[in-house]
Amino acid sequence: MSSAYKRILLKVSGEALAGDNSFGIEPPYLQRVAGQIADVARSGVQVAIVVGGGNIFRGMAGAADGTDRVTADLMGMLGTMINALALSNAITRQGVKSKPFSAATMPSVADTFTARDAKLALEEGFVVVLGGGTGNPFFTTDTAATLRAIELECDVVLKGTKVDGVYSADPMKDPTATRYDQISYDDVISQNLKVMDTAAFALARDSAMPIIVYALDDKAGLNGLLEGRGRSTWVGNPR
Ligand SMILES: Nc1ncnc2c1ncn2[C@@H]1O[C@H](COP(=O)(O)OP(=O)(O)OP(=O)(O)O)[C@@H](O)[C@H]1O
Ligand SMILES: O=c1ccn([C@@H]2O[C@H](COP(=O)(O)O)[C@@H](O)[C@H]2O)c(=O)[nH]1
Repeated sequence: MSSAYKRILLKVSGEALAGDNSFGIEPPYLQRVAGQIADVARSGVQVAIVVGGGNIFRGMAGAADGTDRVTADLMGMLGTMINALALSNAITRQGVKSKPFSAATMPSVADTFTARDAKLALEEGFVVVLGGGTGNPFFTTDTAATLRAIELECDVVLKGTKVDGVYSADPMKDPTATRYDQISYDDVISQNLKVMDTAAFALARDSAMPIIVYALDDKAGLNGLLEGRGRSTWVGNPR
């Protein structure tokens, strides 16, 4: 396999890890995702991963039920840490070295994230799995993915999710929505297209970090996507 990318940041949707369920982790689905990541790592691409937490807890939902928002977001970030441990372990079971990092300090669970340590691990051939989002409430793991991609000097953010790209409206709600092959940061922000939050797109725009949105269950797999196959939307500066 030949990839145009040396180092990628993959955002793995927490919600997608639940497979056909609405909560938790579906083991066969976790293994499938881990297998695709291991294949890419074996081909020599350095892989950093940020995991979401929608399969466990979203702060907004907790706050709506009366929990204060900061506490609810801490609960959400802990949920992403559970996913990070599960995914890192699943990658290791595929025979590829993987190391989890946490944005919050929890020394008996994982090393605390620093860009320096994560970069060293990438250069040593580890797939690094970054849990805990940005470590701050009121943010999302999409923003964390963009931030970490910039910090780690990745070539691209790949947002692996349940839908196969950016649409004119939420395709889960509007069957007439149409998919873009590519779209600029300015258009995705001004049209308020919610596949990622505005903060994530704005941060990506400021550092000209390209984002590719694709479905984690695309038949082409992650390798295929990096080779230009599969369905996706490219978000970036006009090219
Ligand atoms: N214009 C749009 N184009 C594509 N998807 C959209 C759009 N607007 C909203 N969405 C929704 O955004 C979802 C992806 O973002 P979301 O943050 O909900 O999930 P995720 O990042 O995959 O999961 P998690 O937060 O658990 O990591 C899609 O499943 C889709 O339903
Ligand atoms: O930087 C961050 C990242 C996440 N959170 C909280 O975690 C949940 C789950 O993350 P998703 O991006 O929705 O998958 C999120 O709803 C927040 O509550 C956070 O506070 N800060």
